[in-house]
Amino acid sequence: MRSKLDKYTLYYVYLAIAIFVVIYVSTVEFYYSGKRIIRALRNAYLKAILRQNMAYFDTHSPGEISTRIMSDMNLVQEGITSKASIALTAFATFATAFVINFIMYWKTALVLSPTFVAMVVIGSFGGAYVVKQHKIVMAQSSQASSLAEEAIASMRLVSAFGIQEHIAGKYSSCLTSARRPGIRSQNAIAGMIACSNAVPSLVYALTFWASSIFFVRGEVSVAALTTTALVVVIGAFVIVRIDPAAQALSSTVSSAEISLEEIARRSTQDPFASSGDCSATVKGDVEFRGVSLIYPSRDNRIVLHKVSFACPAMKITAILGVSGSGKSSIVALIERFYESTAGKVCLDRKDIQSLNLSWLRGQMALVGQEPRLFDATIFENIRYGELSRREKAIQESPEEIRERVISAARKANADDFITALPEGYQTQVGQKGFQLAGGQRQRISIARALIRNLSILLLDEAISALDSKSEATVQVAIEEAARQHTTIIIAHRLSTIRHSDNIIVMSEGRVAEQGTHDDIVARDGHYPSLVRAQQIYSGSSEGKLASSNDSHEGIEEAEAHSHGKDALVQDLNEKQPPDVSNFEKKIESLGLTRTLAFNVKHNSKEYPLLILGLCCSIIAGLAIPGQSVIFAKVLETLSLHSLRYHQLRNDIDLYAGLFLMVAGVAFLSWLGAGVAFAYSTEKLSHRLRDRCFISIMSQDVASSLFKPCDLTRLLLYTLRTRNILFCLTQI
Ligand SMILES: Nc1ncnc2c1ncn2[C@@H]1O[C@H](COP(=O)(O)OP(=O)(O)OP(=O)(O)O)[C@@H](O)[C@H]1O
Repeated sequence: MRSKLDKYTLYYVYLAIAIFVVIYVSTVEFYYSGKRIIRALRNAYLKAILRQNMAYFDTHSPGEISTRIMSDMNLVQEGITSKASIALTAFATFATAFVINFIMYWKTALVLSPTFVAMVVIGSFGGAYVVKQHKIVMAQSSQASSLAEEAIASMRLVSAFGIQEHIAGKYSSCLTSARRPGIRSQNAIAGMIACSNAVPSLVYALTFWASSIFFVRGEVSVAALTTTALVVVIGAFVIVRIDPAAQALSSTVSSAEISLEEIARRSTQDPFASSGDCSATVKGDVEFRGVSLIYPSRDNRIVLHKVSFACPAMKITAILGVSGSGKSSIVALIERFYESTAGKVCLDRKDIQSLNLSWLRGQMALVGQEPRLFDATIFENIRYGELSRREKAIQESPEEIRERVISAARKANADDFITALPEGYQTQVGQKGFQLAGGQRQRISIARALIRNLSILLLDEAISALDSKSEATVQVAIEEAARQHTTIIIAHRLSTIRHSDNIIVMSEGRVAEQGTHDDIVARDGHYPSLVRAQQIYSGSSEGKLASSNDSHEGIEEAEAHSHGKDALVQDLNEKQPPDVSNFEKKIESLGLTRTLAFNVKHNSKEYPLLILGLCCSIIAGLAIPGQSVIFAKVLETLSLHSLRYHQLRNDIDLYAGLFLMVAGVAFLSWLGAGVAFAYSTEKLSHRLRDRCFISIMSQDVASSLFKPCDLTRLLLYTLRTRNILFCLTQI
């Protein structure tokens, strides 16, 4: 007996080693493959998004794209790293249990089969329900996150309009809509956990009751009987894990499918495509030949009607017209952001459709209506203008690069204000450049355009935010640049327009007039009325500048305004931004006890529920040792002599009844703990996110020095409280 026991003990050791090795290998493999696949998927997805045409971005919000990159890809990663291995392991366990059960004794296996069926049904329906509710929670939460992200990114606007309360209310109502399905899914999970914890006792009751009958008849041994009981318990237990894992895997597949569809989506304007002509040296003649445009996102409206005009090379062409007349649409067509629905846009008499897109865009620089800067230094922002072409081609010394950046800044009249900043060209401009004044942002974006070795300069109301003095200087820079480039400028200011060689007046998507300033003034059409409106709109300083350039009154007024802005920026720069990293450290260093105390404090309204949950947890914990005691008693009874089989049957019936009772208690206590904790967890999570958001909304404007992503991360921190309480349930 000793030697046999030794042998089997050794088998256990071998088994333990084998289990350790295979689980280690499978976890590591799945983990690394998951990470690698997700990295590749994220890269491919971002690249696919970057190659889409503008029409795509008209119908897909940035929030949607970032949610896909973050949440959906996380789901895919989780599916690959953990759910796939869980589902496979659980399926293998279940199949083995089923086979062993039939090998041991088929009659007992048949009696126990309904347990498997019941668990499969509970697992599949419960799992499907959980996934369904979870999807609703995800949709509502991502709506709340987009709202939070948008509000935090536009803190100045929110503060200026005083709509913090309104936004906080909207955020809270999104969270409330997410709470109900959240509680429903947690309750369903609690039900499934309760079932899986009641199953072992139920199976023991059924196995021992049925097997004792076959045992008394001498059809089955004690060993086969206990093996069957243990195997069925293990098999029934894992079924509950297969279904949620399989459901998660199917969500993984569907998330991956959506991402793969986007990756496979071919763009008509793919900047990464190598097709198209790109050999020509560019002179810079731009011509519109009967061009019409309908935006894909609003296909019931013709924005441009058979527009024809020419912008001669090395000359300044000004486009003007009332708002909505189609000026920016013309620029969008030259950049090939959209495709014309009829007619041709030509560069040096070649249809731009036949040219390589990235090369074509490389010939131009665009300064848009809203000067957008990247969250980097001024130096890096100006350098972005030439990165697409130079980085690949030429290796230059830092001094050469620096000289070019400074020269571009000088051309855009930006060098003076940059060097006056404490950190000069190394000044961080903040999110979207908000740490600079509007005019300063515009000058930097002009410098970013001028640093390019370009043929066509597109200015879409690019100098509208400049004060009169800066505008006059930038105007000189543009005129100089125009000698080397074709310049197309959309402007409202007369002072900008009157220096142009060619003027195109747009009206309701059509070219109303074109010619030089003097030509079209003489025609007495749209232009003079626009000029008059312009003079009224611009006020005295602009009018004076237009008629006599040496008036200083308006310039001084504008300068004072500009200095005021600069002083504010200086002020903001001097204020040390709140140290987010410290704040994060503070959160991290709260420690388990203080975090728990914090959670308990914020959960005070749910004390009765929490106490109920705790009591249920303790009772649930007692069930397992109770089960073991009865199990030992059963084994003792099974060793009774054949003469006392009558007593054996009676005792086994009693123990089967006790097992049934334990199953009932386990089910109720696990359910009670799960539901109580689910409810209070959701409440706590909602309350914390709400409070965190309100406190962010009530910060002063200087808080916008926090990066929005840091603030949204703070909101995510509050989500972790959910996990803490979930862990509590497990403890
Ligand atoms: N991406 C778009 N999708 C759908 N319609 C658009 C889009 N962009 C512009 N439009 C519409 O096209 C028309 C012309 O717009 P566009 O921006 O070219 O006018 P604009 O003359 O430049 O105006 P503003 O001077 O105010 O900038 C407008 O009616 C506008 O609503």
